Amino acid sequence: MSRLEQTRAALGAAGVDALWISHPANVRYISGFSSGSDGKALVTAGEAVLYTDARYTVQAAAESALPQFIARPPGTYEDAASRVKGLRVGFEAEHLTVAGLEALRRHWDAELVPTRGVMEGLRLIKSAEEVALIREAQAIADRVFAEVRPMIRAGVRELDVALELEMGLRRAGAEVGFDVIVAGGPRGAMPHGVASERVLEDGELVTVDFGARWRGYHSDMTRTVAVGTPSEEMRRVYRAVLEAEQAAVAAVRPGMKSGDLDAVARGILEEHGLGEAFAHSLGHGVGLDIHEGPGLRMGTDTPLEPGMVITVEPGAYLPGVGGVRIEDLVLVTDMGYEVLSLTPKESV
Ligand SMILES: CSCC[C@H](N)C(=O)N1CCC[C@H]1C(=O)O
Repeated sequence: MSRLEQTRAALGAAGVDALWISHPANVRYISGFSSGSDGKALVTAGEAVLYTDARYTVQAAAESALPQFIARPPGTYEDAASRVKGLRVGFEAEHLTVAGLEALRRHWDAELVPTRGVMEGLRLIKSAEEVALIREAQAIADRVFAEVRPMIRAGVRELDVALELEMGLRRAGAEVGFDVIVAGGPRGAMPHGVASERVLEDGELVTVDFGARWRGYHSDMTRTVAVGTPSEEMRRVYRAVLEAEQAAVAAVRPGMKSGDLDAVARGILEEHGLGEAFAHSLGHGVGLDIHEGPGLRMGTDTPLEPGMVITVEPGAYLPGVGGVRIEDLVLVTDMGYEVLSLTPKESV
């Protein structure tokens, strides 16, 4: 089934006749238009249209699989009004702004129905083409990390490490997938410790978490590396996180509940007295968004399925002391899993 056919089937399941798509990744998914943040899409039983403005006339014509209507609001809403008259139209409750909803209400003679996760549900399982793009994004990130690894040493600012990673990604033709995390010493206790002006010191662990975006698709990987010889306490934490990460990766298989995978890593960290220090969920899906389904959280029962691309990223964060996170990007396969992130994990 094409993406459009799948979307129409999902509309039926969501109890709506049409869907107004406003989340940029969803607009891109259904249309192929790469400036999804300046576009919207409407899917009804008989029509599907990409709405964007005249800055994108040429680009949209080149990229979009859907016919385009070029206008700015209110022209956009006025055109769509004729297509949705009298219909039950779903909107993306998690993405449409209040102002956006008010505009739809003003312009449309239609029943507006909040929906959640309609397009995201379709995006959970990646096609072979999507997997190839994610694989390439990760291969770029692996190459760039290998180039930059030698400069992660005492006396270098976190920001300069991040800058080198960013330049490496850009040179390779990729985009920077998200703000690069480089968190050394006590800053390692911040799971989202984006690179700062702090200078790395001897005896520290440094958490580096970054990703490429390649033709819209993300990679995501974390390595924690040592600068000199860290304390025995932090080396113990590193080994515990590595054990948890490797066990969770080895447990990936289709049919496993996402919450049970989280439990594998969490159980090991608890045995090491680090349960409280593991302050977030085990991982998430990766694709057109850096964070997408399935969420690998305690208590979630979404079964893993072949074609899902997930992160496995346990961490332990000790305020005032430091932190460790180790993350791989993993494809769920028919037989189990394939690790897409090939950067070696160092012994500490
Ligand atoms: C802002 S993107 C962060 C990417 C990172 N790999 C990541 O997903 N996480 C780091 C801490 C936990 C996890 C998260 O849930 O944000």
